[in-house]
Amino acid sequence: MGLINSHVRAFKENVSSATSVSAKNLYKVFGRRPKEAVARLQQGATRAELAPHETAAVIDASFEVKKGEIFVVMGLSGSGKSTLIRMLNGLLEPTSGSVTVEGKAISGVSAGELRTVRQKHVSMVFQHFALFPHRTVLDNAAYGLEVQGVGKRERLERAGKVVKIVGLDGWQDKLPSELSGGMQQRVGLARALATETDILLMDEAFSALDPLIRREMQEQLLELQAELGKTIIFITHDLNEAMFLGDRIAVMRDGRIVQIGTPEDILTDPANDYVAQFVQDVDRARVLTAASVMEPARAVVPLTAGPRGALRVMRDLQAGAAFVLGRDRTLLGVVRDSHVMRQVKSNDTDLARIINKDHATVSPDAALVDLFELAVESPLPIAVVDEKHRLLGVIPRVTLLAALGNVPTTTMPIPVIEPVSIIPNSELDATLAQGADSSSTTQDGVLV
Ligand SMILES: Nc1ncnc2c1ncn2[C@@H]1O[C@H](COP(=O)(O)OP(=O)(O)OP(=O)(O)O)[C@@H](O)[C@H]1O
Repeated sequence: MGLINSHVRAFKENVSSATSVSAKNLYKVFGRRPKEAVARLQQGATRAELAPHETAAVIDASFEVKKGEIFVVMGLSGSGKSTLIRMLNGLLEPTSGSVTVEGKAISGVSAGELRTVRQKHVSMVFQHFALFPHRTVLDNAAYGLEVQGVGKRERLERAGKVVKIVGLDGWQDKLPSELSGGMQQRVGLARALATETDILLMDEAFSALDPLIRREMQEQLLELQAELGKTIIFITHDLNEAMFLGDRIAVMRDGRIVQIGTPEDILTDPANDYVAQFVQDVDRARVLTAASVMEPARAVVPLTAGPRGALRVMRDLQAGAAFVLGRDRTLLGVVRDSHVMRQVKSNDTDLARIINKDHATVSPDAALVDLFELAVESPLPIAVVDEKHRLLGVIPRVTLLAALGNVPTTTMPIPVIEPVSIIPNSELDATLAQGADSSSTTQDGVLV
């Protein structure tokens, strides 16, 4: 069985250290006296204390989004997500605080300057698209360019390209009414992509789609992102969606950002009870990776230890099998106790002859959801290997199950490697005692 590649986090290499969007101490208060309300909030007033005259939609939000990052803003309805995103593209002026986009301040600037920043850098994708019913897919996709004043020929050419990118090749001349909901959403995405801005703001963009189409769109967005390297700020109230898409997630509650972290941070180390409650029902299997749950491999023998060395390790660990490593910890495969026993008895010293090379291996990035089948099929823990096939760790079945419950695996005793040896100790001892002067019984590198 080969390496399982998880596409999910493959795009991470795209994230650069340069900042694309930055928000500093952002406040947005609706109501009679917004500035005074901000001063009160700064002195510790809560959102509830300002009601009913003022609504503090966003309170003291600060963060930086890196170029090429997918930054998800997640929270329940009314937590302030839409207000926040609207301040990021200048649709709403902050009551206090500042926003910069690609290094340019967008608060307190003229309408003209703001329009330029928006046209050059930021596109929005909404939940419901205002697609023009009497225009074709191609014309709808070209609309953003039309607004920018791009000539007809160029805009149709650029729109044609993105229509293909979003998977609507062959549908250019159809009307929106001839398209399914998912396809209409793709037209909206094409419209945003056609403008070739670096930043996409997506507000509940997939929330109206049915679950299967929604997942398809999420996957496509990741692929697009990997290909085009856009910076994406994605709003959702769905934690699974946030976890699937986000490089980092900002969790909002009652106008405040209560935690910013990677999906794994949020899942394994929620900042408070609110976040913990949110993550309780998340599909952990899609978020956690092999690297985050693997354990040190115990039943490990270097090839040079030979059959006797292997048998010794298996006896000491009561293991029915062991991983065999070549130079630089390269995983060569697995040996079973009965085969090793036979070799020792027949004085065959070449362990390589009985190595089974078909053992399941995965990359450290593999999502746990991809490991179930392997875990069921494999009698041994799954081996986690790097790109040079070096053994990094193992995932026993119990660990996999524990990781999916809320059980901290680290406080559990390390499970005995499976399968447990069924050869009686006395027989192992007797076999090892025969010709015990053999030099191949080294235990170097046996335990890691
Ligand atoms: N123009 C406005 N005038 C007054 N109050 C507003 C305005 N816009 C938003 N609010 C209030 O600000 C708070 C945050 O709203 P916002 O729409 O940003 O939340 P949200 O997290 O995006 O919720 P949803 O997912 O329901 O859109 C809510 O209490 C909302 O009623």
